[in-house]
Parts: sequence; structure tokens; C-alpha cells
Amino acid sequence: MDAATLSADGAHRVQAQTRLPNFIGGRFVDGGAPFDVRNPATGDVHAVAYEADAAMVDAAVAAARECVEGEWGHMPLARRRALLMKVADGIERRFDEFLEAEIADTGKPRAMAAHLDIPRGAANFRVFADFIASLPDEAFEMDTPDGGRAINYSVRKPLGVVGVIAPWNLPLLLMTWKVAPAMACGNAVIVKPSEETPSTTTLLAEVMNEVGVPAGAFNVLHGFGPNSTGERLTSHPGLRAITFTGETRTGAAIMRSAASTTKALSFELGGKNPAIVFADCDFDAAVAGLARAAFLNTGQVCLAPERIYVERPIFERFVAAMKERAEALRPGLPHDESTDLGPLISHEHREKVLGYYSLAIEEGAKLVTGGGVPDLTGAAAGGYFVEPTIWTGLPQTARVTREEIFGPCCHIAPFDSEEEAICLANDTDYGLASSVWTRELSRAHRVGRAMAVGISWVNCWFLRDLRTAFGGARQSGFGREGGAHSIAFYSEITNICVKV
Ligand SMILES: NC(=O)c1ccc[n+]([C@@H]2O[C@H](COP(=O)([O-])OP(=O)(O)OC[C@H]3O[C@@H](n4cnc5c(N)ncnc54)[C@H](O)[C@@H]3O)[C@@H](O)[C@H]2O)c1
Ligand SMILES: O=C/C=C/C=C(\O)C(=O)O
Repeated sequence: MDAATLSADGAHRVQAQTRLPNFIGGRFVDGGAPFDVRNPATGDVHAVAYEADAAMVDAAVAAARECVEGEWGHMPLARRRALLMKVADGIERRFDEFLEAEIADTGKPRAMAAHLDIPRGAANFRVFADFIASLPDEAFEMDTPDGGRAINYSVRKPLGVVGVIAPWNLPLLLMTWKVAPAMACGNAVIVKPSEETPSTTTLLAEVMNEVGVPAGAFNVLHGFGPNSTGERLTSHPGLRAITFTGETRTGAAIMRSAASTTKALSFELGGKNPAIVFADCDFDAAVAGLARAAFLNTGQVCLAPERIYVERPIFERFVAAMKERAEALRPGLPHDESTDLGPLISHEHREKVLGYYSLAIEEGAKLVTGGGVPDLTGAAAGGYFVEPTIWTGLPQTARVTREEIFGPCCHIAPFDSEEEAICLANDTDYGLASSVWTRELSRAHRVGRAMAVGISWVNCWFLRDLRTAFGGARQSGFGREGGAHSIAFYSEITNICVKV
């Protein structure tokens, strides 16, 4: 069986033990040490992927380099763009297969994957194929010492071979968010999907071949991080850049490993994101928006608010409304239409989240709701579910209010002034995203701007225009991607200075 069997029939379409081989130079290749891929909604093994060894990494780098120095890197932009548009069409043509593959790897509710993950996979290719067509190059005319003039203009060229190291929480979305602009710029990519979620990346390799992307422009290597495929890629001298989304600690390890070959790095890392709710907000919209933000994807969204600060006059009412929302969420299997809360990604991650659930109590939190494991029967009894959880009463110094948990949980604290709210929100080592909820226009701008983050939302959350800058401040990463920022990162820019 190969990745094509992901298209099998029936309600639960992914068959047991789907084979997910590595994809090098346009071909699925045998070899590598097999490892199990589990469906976290049931705990069952649904696929086997193959950890790429050092020789496979070398082969992928060689194939990618040949392609970027040859057909792909020199392809006229119009043709390259047309191919990327076809990749988007190809994802949509095989939408159900992508959907089932993503669901099998993550256990997330079908509606979420159908409305967010898979459509964004296609959109990422369309947006960057469009965007690159109309992006102006820089030009500066200058005076010269001899009284003449010179014209400077810049041209963009591919960087070369780019390594894309992706996480498991929004697998297709976050991987294509990097692959699409990298390929639009003419680079060849080698993707290492998370070992937890290798299926949709493998399926994308099939689409690349189907639509005629030249062999070697897109490669997939499966495996783990340290002493495995991840580290082999980050230390490989044949790669010019690594774009990474994942934990801050992993980012630090990648930096060390990439240092000796001076690769360009773009890092989207963890967060401990604040939300500030003022008493003048649209109360119902704030509750609906923040309940979604805290619990979407079972809290496994890097942008999720794990710290919510609420102006004192509405604090009790807000906590009660969030409690009601949390308790209305129904955990269950992805294909059950009544499910709105999926599992965590793995047994290990559940242990980590439950560790924080215990720690919160040890640190003196008041448990508003949740704090444990839901009592599920049938197939879901083997899944890695936890209860959506809300705490109050912790100090800013508690580990639960400082460390990223990455589960369906948040701590809610009161504040008395705008100044205090800003201080509390920015009192963190991270700086990824924030949201401010108020009806007062100038305060919205003032507080929105004061947030020490890369992405500051006002009266919304996770509203994305893919042309805008996206990334983290402080320990949430460096570099920005999105729109022109992506194109700049994935390009080698040559300035040409012509004396006239
Ligand atoms: N800032 C963002 O945009 C953003 C988006 C999504 C997720 N995240 C963060 O990602 C984390 C969750 O994802 P995760 O658990 O998959 O992250 P992770 O850091 O554990 O793993 C991410 C990827 O890195 C690989 N990896 C691990 N160690 C490596 C090493 N030493 N060398 C090379 N590769 C290595 C993994 O195999 C995986 O493919 C959270 O911290 C979350 O906040 C951030
Ligand atoms: O879990 C993190 C979500 C990140 C989202 C994006 O990178 C995006 O929307 O492009």
C-alpha cells in the first residue's frame, strides 16, 4: 500500500497501516526505518512512515540542488506560477483524501479540518503564486562623485535548497505556508513533516507529480528531530535556509545545528499569548471569540490565548460565560457530527498537559471547570482527550501562567486599569500574538500597538490576510513571513548598480 490508499472508501477512509514512504527527486523510494503513526482520537496505529537515513538526506539534497540549478530555478515565472496554481487545484481535487489524512493523523473534528486546514493548504499556493507576480523590485537612482548618475535595481533569485521543518498542530496549513512562497521564489524544498503527522505532506508529493512540478523541486523526508532526519537536514551543508515552526527549545537546537553552515533561518516558535478584555467590549462577541480562541484545535494553536485579563467590573460575568462555553464542548470522534473537541496529538502530549493541570492546583489555582480527562466510551476511550479547563487566582509568577501548555486551557485574571493590563500582558518571555477587546477606538489602537508581539488582534482572533507580516517577537521567533516578507526571506537579492 502506498499513500494513494488514503483515498480508500467509506466513512473512515484511511485504511490501517497506510505506507508513507520518503519522496526524493520526484519518486517514492523504499527504505528507512519504519515507525508507527497513530490516530490520536483512538490511539490506533493507522500508518507507517519511514525515517530517512543519511544517504536519503544526501540524495534529496542532490536532487533538490539539481532542480534549483536547472529547470525549476530557471523556469519563467509565469510557468512556475501556473504550476503552483495547479497544485492548489490538485489539493482541491483530492480534498476528501487530504481531509481524511489530516483527520487520521490529528483526530481533529472533521468540520474544522474541512473549513480551515485543507482550504488554507490550497489558499497558501494561490496567494503566493498571485502575490509574486505583482511584487515590485527596488530601484534607487543616485548621484555619483563625478557629477553623473547611477541606477540601482534589485533582482530576486532563488536561495537554493530550503529545508522546511513543520509541526503537528496544523500540519498541511503550516507546511504549505512555508512551501508555497519558497517554491514561488524558485527554490527547491525538502520538507520534514512532524513524525506525528506525516500523511498530508506525503499526499502533497503525489499532487506535485500529478500536476507536473519538476522532479526534485519538492521532496519529503520523514523522521524525528535530534539524531534523526531533522538534525541531518539542519546541519547539512547543501541547504541554504531552514524555515521552522515549532517549540522555542527546538528552535534553539536548530540554530546551534545550523550555525556551522551559516544558513538563513526563519523561526515561528511558541507563545503564551495574552488577551485583554475591557468592560466596554461587545461582551457576547468577546466571549464567543475567546472561547473559540482558547479551545479551537483543543488549544493546540500557537496563537491561542492561555492568559486572559478581564477588567474587574465584568470579571465574574466573563468567567461564568467562558465556563458555560467550555462545558458545552463535546469531545468525541472526528466523524461524529456532534463532536466539537478533538484529542490532543499524543499520549506524551496529554501527559504534559495533565502535568500542568495538576501543577495549577499545586500552585493554588481556583479550578473553574475541567482539570481532568473526559469519560468517553467506545473507540474514543483509547484517544488522548482532556477536558477544557479554566483557572483563576494564580499570580503572574506561577509556571502555569508563564509556560506554554498547548492544551485547551486558560487562566483568567482581573485588572483595574489600561496601564496595568498592558503590563500584565507584556510580562512574558514570549511575544507571538495578542487580542484586545474594546469598543473604544483610540484605546483599541493604543493598546493594540502597545502589545509586545508580532500579531496584535483587536476584536478578533486568527483573522488572517496572508499578505501581512506574521511571526513572533522575543522568544516566539524571529523573521517575519507573509506577503512580501516571505518573498524577501526565500530570495537571494542581487543589487545591480549601473553607472549611466
Ligand atoms: N509561531 C508559530 O507560528 C507556531 C505555529 C504552530 C506551532 N507553533 C509551536 O509549535 C509547538 C508545537 O509543535 P511541535 O510539538 O510539533 O514542535 P516541535 O518543536 O516539537 O517539533 C517541530 C518539528 O521540529 C522537528 N524537530 C524536533 N527537534 C528537532 C531538532 N533538534 N532538529 C531538527 N528538527 C527537530 C520535529 O520533528 C517536528 O517536525 C508549540 O510550541 C507551538 O507554539 C508555533
Ligand atoms: O498554530 C499556529 C498557527 C499559525 C498560523 C499560521 O502560520 C497562519 O495562519 O499562516
